[in-house]
Amino acid sequence: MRGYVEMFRLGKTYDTHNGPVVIVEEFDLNLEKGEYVSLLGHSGCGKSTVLTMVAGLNPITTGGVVIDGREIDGPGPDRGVVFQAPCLMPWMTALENVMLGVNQVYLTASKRDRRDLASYYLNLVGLGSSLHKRAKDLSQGMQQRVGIARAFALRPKMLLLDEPFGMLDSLTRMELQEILLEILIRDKVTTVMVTHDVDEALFMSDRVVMMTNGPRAKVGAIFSLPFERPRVRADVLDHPEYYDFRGKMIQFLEDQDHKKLKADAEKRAQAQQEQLATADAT
Ligand SMILES: Nc1ncnc2c1ncn2[C@@H]1O[C@H](COP(=O)(O)OP(=O)(O)OP(=O)(O)O)[C@@H](O)[C@H]1O
Repeated sequence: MRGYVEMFRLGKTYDTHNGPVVIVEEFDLNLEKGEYVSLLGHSGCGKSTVLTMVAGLNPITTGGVVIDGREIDGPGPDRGVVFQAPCLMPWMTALENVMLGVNQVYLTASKRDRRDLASYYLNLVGLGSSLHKRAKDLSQGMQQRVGIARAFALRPKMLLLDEPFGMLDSLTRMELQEILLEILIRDKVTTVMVTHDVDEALFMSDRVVMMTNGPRAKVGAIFSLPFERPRVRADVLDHPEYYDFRGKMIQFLEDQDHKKLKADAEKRAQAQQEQLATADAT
């Protein structure tokens, strides 16, 4: 199957003090245009590694990523990235922070049009009355709103989210999840989100991709969710299959835990045997 976004045999090897370590291997995933896919897996399995490779911020070791028919070879304005903390210029206003990216991408647009575009997305994320506040004077939730507006204002084909709501209180998190979904659906942006939160993945996604534990992490299971769009939180939670999917995802994570414990115990036993054999030989 080919998709709007194709990740084919994607792999990443990091050089470490103990030699090269294969973190992600043969990671295959295709997304349709406008689809929202979450990556879920244990801490350290390689979710951010996959996301940053697709963003072009992390060199790909094997395989590749094709977006709308073009293989990527670095970062580009076709992909907006939102991390857990938005990294704003603290002395600049919300508007100036969004304008930074807009000015670089819309070189031929008039200053007024660029300003209108930045203001438009800041309004959508609820910052219409804080355009001229300095980033350092904004709350964490407001800063994250600026980060989201900054990504959308570049009108990307694809949005890459790395635990975008991880540092927010639960009320702000729910509000921003809903705002984000509204803009995404309207702009038909294809999205990959890394999260640790099963309920967040269930509420936001069309499909949830479960990653196996690393090293050599890959796609372990894919759940296609039946919840309608636009999403209404209460309806999603009331859906007869909600807890069934939730249970399957948690079961997958627990199975990965057990496999890891077993593999760790086998490694320890092997190391002990090797030590004994060395002791016997001397
Ligand atoms: N630059 C690097 N050099 C060496 N090892 C790295 C590097 N970046 C990440 N790693 C290792 O790769 C593995 C995967 O890291 P990654 O951040 O992709 O995992 P993750 O699933 O996103 O984790 P978390 O859920 O905790 O954010 C980890 O063991 C990490 O220590």
